[in-house]
Amino acid sequence: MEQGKINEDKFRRSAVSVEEAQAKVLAHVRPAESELVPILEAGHRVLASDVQAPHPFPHFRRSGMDGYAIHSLDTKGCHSGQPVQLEVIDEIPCGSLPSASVGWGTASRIMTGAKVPDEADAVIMLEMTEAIEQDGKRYILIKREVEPGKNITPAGFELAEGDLIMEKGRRVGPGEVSVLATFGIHQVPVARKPRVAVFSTGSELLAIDEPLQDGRIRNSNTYMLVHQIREAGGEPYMLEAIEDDLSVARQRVKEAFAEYDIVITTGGVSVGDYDIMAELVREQSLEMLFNKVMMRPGSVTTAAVKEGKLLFALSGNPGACFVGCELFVRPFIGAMLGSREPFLPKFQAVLGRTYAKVNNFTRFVRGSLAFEDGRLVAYPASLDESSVMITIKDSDVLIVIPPTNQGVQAGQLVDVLMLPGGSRG
Ligand SMILES: Nc1nc2c(c(=O)[nH]1)N[C@H]1C(S)=C(S)[C@@H](COP(=O)(O)OP(=O)(O)OC[C@H]3O[C@@H](n4cnc5c(N)ncnc54)[C@H](O)[C@@H]3O)O[C@H]1N2
Ligand code: MOO
Ligand SMILES: [Mg+2]
Repeated sequence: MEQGKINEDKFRRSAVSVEEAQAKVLAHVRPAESELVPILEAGHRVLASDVQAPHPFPHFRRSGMDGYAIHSLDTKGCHSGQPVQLEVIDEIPCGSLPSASVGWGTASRIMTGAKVPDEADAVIMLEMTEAIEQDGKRYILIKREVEPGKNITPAGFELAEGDLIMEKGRRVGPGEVSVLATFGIHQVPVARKPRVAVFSTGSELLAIDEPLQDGRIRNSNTYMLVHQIREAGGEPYMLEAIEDDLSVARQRVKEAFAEYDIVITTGGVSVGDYDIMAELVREQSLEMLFNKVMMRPGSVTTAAVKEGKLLFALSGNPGACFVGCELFVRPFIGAMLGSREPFLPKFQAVLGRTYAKVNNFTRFVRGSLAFEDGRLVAYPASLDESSVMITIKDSDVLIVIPPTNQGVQAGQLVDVLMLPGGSRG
């Protein structure tokens, strides 16, 4: 019998850099539509349009203190030996309008937040006055000069009408909600969350409510991904896990594409006999963007396109799955939402412990952050293998270790990518 070499195409992969892979993915972004949501549901959503101030804020001159609205000139030259006496002619609670005009020699009692009478040019704090009564009339004594403008917030102090307050692409947090509420914007225009299907592949996977069996493990990746997707601004849908069966995978990916904006799978992208996703992305029906990235973990991270929609076939190894999602899925979802900063924020920290592993790919090492002697220090996790699940929960950052044949010494500056939430709770 003739012997021949088996053609194993799947071994031949050309690796792209992380930046190249990100660019390939982002080239397929389709901007999300806009929808209106009630303000109480707008938190963490991304604004779909700019917000301009429909009126100045504050829109009236506001008292900053409980006290008296006065003419500052009335206090000119007064001191403790020669106080000035002003007649109290009105009382202005918050929310009410002045009912008398403040003439020379008079004062209106006023509360914090109330509208200052137009004629008054200063408010003196209650504590700096002495109230007296004479012939049934109320007066105050002032023993110190008051500057014009004192304790008055001018109209438009924070914003003028028409000011651009928040740009499209900004994520809505408590401060943004406060602005929206101030301007009566109770229905907020936000980007519609991309619907993201997630399913796992692997005949070894047990459902999380199944008892353990020898040689099998519970499916943890899809649960982790659901949370990562939600955190990135997507709407995750966890679909039924499948076994390592190529035809089932083909069918399930096809169905998921029909219904969802993005499809994510985990497992089966390496060179093993049952690595079905690696096979699937080579088929005609899909356009493969890459199946090897110059990174660790997650070198086998794979992405493909079908009719403009993205399939992220992430590794089954939990560490690689996590990093693949953060580096590729997160910015893709963020860019669909129109987010101004779709990537994990990057800054520098001092490496807390020597990282000795060598590699010709960039490593994204899970790490925890500390603030020591005025410096940010990043400590690599003790276990950071791609297959290790347990330290994902302890990571504040991904420490970027460039390709090296010597490792990186403690004390050197390294780039770190900030993970959302971090491990500090
Ligand atoms: N001969 C080679 N073997 C491997 C290579 C290689 O280059 N040559 N690459 C290794 C690297 S690097 C990685 S990463 C993994 C990638 O594996 P796959 O993406 O094909 O994933 P699986 O084979 O399906 O599973 C790997 C590992 O992860 C566990 N797993 C899978 N799914 C889940 C899940 N949903 N929840 C929790 N854990 C899961 C699975 O049981 C395996 O232990 O390949 C190396 N091999
Ligand atoms: O793809 Mo693997 O995670 O490089 O370790
Ligand atoms: Mg495999």
